[in-house]
Amino acid sequence: MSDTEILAGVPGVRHLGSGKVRELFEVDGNLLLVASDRMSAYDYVLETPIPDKGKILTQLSLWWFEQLADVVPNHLVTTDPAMFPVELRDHKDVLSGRSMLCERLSMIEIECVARGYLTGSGLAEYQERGTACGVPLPAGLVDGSRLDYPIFTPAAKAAVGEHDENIDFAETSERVGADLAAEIRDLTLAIYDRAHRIAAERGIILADTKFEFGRRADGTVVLADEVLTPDSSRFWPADQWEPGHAQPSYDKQYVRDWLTSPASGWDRHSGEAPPPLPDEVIERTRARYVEAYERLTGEAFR
Ligand SMILES: CCOC(=O)Cn1cc(-c2ncnc(N)c2C#N)cn1
Repeated sequence: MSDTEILAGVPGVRHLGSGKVRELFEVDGNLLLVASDRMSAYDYVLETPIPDKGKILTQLSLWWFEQLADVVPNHLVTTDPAMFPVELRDHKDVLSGRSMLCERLSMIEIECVARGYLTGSGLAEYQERGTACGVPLPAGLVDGSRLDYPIFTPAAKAAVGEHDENIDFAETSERVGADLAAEIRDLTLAIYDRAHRIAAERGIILADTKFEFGRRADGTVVLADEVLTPDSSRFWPADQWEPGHAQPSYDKQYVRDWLTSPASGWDRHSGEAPPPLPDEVIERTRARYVEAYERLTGEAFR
């Protein structure tokens, strides 16, 4: 029986949805965000879980919420299962460390992306038009170039499994109103600035990251979702940063390298799902998640 089925069977718990790697439940008017051990690569959810990934990324989000508490309020209510409704406390194996009980917000349907470096979809638009989400950029930039200043590159949320659609600030204002668009832009850049500095002090480049915000009934804009994890962000080892080619991903590189090597027997352009990962790749990938957590937080993962 899957975690989702276990939890969905608990009285008072309603399964609201599944993301690529997370599950969302309603519990007594709050939200329960459960991070699975699933990993995605090349737009596929891999069939092989990475042990503890959900717990590591949830604990990392919690640490970032603390680092950012003076910059923006967040949606966290608690992670202590003893504070969860009594029916959930027996599912510690499911919940322990990988779940957050959160305020239920009115979500702002914009993926708020901050980029301090040019890569991914930002690079693709730049190579075509010299802009990123309509923001003009200097000539001569390459994959991995650091931008003169971080930029806000919003996207319209896509259905699960689809790519988000990059939109410009004018479109964002059309969708959510000019004042709110300015507020989420400013918050996104302020959070990125703080997080980039904290990560850089620890030898890690935060190249870009995606935030989601929601609003309370009183209109307060609140940081939601998971934050500043390897699933929502690009983290690069600073000592390997070399503009001009794709940078090594802190967490996914072993998986990508194996999947694109002859050893996997897989063709990423075949339309077929990737094969199961070998134990060594699983273990090394878990170790990278643990290393990212320990380098950023300075705390041992337990
Ligand atoms: C199934 C996985 O999908 C998501 O986690 C994205 N998502 C988040 C919400 C949300 N809705 C109200 N309040 C919140 N605090 C949140 C949060 N976080 C909805 N979808």
